[in-house]
Amino acid sequence: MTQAPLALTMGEPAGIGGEIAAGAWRALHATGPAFFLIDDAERLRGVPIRRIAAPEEAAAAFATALPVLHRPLPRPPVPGQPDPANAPAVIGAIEAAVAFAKAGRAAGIVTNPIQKAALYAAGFAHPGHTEFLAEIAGTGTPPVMLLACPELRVVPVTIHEPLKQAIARLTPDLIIETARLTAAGLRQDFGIASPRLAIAGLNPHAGEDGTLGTEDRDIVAPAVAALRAMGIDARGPVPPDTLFTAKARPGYDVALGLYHDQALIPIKTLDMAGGVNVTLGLSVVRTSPDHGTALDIAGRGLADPGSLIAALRLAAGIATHRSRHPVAGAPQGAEA
Ligand SMILES: NC(=O)C1=CN([C@@H]2O[C@H](COP(=O)(O)OP(=O)(O)OC[C@H]3O[C@@H](n4cnc5c(N)ncnc54)[C@H](O)[C@@H]3O)[C@@H](O)[C@H]2O)C=CC1
Ligand SMILES: NCC(=O)COP(=O)(O)O
Repeated sequence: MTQAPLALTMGEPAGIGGEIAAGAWRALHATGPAFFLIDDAERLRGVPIRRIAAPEEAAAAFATALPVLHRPLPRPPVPGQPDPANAPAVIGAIEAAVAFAKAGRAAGIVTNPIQKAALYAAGFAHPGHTEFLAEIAGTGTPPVMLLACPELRVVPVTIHEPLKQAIARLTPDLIIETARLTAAGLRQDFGIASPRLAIAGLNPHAGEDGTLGTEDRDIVAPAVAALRAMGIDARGPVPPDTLFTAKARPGYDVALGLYHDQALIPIKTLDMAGGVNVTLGLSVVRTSPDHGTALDIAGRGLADPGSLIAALRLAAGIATHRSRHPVAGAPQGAEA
């Protein structure tokens, strides 16, 4: 069976989404995976564009032009200057992509970065895609954000929240639930039969036996013990300053950081152009580049499409894996 095309959303129109979509098409048009962009066709430059009326037209067009499902923007975007008037179109593109994936008309969705503050200003009530997608394409479990590059996978246990609040919210149950969902996602989407999880400590030296903070002893260690009792190969709390060294990385399949930056700084430092953000536990396949809207370089031809290309390839790979290894009751990848 041929895989359905991937649906790529416009993201923030004042950011680099249009440029990297064009760059990704240039890199992939001869080899695939095929995708179509949900965006205002009038604003796109630098590559041949083919307006399509339905996802089913994308595959035939893809070799010679970037297929675009036209969604007009209310205001012409100005690079570097997000306009909340365009927010409904940005959100609408995400909703449309999800609808296509749920209907099996797209193999998965790949999201260009959104300018979160611009969407909040227009009334968007979700911290980011991850939480929004959990609402419109969830499976009843909390969403898990996983970032992957060839050398490292990371999961932040708490995602988009102030650091003080994230630490206050840490409990053994939260760590256990995130770790279980991560292990299930690695089995289902990455084909890792017995994932090895390393869970970071919170404090310097993972608390130094409770003398440098008690959370590692009282919250992380009991969570790790419970996970091991469930048969999950988890260890920790691992002192966070050495968890990501070249020597340590081959010892686990995924590292769980307890807050956003603990998990994301290492992967973005290691491989900003090759990192991909994946949401685990949705009813549809979803990936995105690891970076943001890059307003500082938008419209200047400087944006590197590498992470988007990796996101498109990984989404296609996960969709294929899901269709070849269906799990009863679990979300599937779409084939046409
Ligand atoms: N998945 C998503 O929708 C994401 C959205 N964001 C949003 O993006 C906005 C800006 O976030 P920042 O923290 O400034 O991060 P950013 O990733 O947009 O930019 C950080 C730095 O990296 C550079 N950069 C990013 N992507 C690049 C690329 N493809 N090629 C060359 N250089 C690149 C930028 O020019 C900038 O100097 C925020 O509103 C944030 O919430 C951030 C991450 C993911
Ligand atoms: N820092 C990662 C990030 O912001 C990704 O957010 P999301 O929009 O994919 O939820």
